[in-house]
Amino acid sequence: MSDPLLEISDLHVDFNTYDGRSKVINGVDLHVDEGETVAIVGESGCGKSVTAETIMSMLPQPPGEITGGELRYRGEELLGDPPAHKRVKAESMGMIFQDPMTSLSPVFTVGEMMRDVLTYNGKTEVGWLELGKSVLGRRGADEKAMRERSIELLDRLQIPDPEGVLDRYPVELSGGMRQRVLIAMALLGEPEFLIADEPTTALDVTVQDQLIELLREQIDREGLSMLYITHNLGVARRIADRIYVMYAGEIAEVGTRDEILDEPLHPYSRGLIDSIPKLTAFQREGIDGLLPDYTEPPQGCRFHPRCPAAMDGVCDGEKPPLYEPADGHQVACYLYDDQMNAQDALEVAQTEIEFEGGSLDHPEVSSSLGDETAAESADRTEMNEPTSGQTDGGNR
Ligand SMILES: Nc1ncnc2c1ncn2[C@@H]1O[C@H](COP(=O)(O)OP(=O)(O)OP(=O)(O)O)[C@@H](O)[C@H]1O
Ligand code: NI
Repeated sequence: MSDPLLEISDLHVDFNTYDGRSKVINGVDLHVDEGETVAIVGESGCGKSVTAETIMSMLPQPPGEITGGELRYRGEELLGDPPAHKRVKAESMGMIFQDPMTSLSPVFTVGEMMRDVLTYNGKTEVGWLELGKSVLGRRGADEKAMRERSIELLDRLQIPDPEGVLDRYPVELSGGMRQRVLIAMALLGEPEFLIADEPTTALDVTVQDQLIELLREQIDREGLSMLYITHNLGVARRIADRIYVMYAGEIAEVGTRDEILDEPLHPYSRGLIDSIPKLTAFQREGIDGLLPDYTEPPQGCRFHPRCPAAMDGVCDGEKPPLYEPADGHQVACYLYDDQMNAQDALEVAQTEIEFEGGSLDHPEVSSSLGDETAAESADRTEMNEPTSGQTDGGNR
């Protein structure tokens, strides 16, 4: 196996809060191989964004504090070397904040923002625009090249009238168009690794589908690697090669998309998947309870207080190790052991883990698994996507 592009090992992140020291990220291991798209899935508050912020060198410190672990990019350790981290981020990483209203400035036009990205994206080597070296005396030429590059990207993201859009302010665009602009901006710096962090607010299904489709196309076209953060397993199913299921700052399970969705082993993964409403059945099972208090997390497996298969004296002892019943399919749960193969493990999962039709406390994980077709949700799109600008017409 080749070395991963990005590798996190045994990451620990604490926060100092008024209530005490909050031990949020507790020994996370994660990697993204070259050309791979990996999703992190978990309910609100489980530590997805903190993980993303750590990777992007954007963790607010204080109150955050990285108390252990490593982050390697192409083998280079970055957590202990902030300048290297900043350089790698500028040269190789792109971020899509999927909350356009907070991440796009209201006072600049799309064109101005894209130009800023191109001017300040921190490439240390002279790129296709010979940025940085040649601003003096060549401003006009650079402006033109930047504008052309921006238009090309907006066009690739199927934004109608890209030239017109450059002169617009974010508020003049619909939600879907703003999202596309954000993706275009993330691609401007020619990253090789993208990280996308979805907000918990549900986006309209059709708009979301289109964005995922577009993102997928760009990823494939450029051969990019991506870490996609979502609370929605349906979205993960559409975009990810592999899925990490995160619970309370720990990785509960990791496997290929199909392993996680079709043969989940961890009780939490099974609960998440059960809690997704099926279109044909209104009755749903779910996971009772809430995420633990990070200032006093449960001993042992952090999920054990909510787990229907918890074993007294076992799960409340030591943190469970990662068992690997199939190559690359790992699960942090004492129901399994090193002797089990994939078949045995699945049998255990099916016989030992039974959720009693409990309620689902986290509505955001209940989004569609993706069974709903675009047509079925088209009516809602009309109502939900604001279209205050004129630039949103005609391309659907
Ligand atoms: N700036 C901060 N100060 C204090 N605690 C924080 C801070 N940021 C995050 N946390 C703690 O870390 C936990 C995980 O937060 P994080 O934003 O990573 O969750 P998430 O999985 O991204 O959730 P969501 O799906 O809602 O975005 C929070 O519940 C909170 O306790
Ligand atoms: Ni988040």
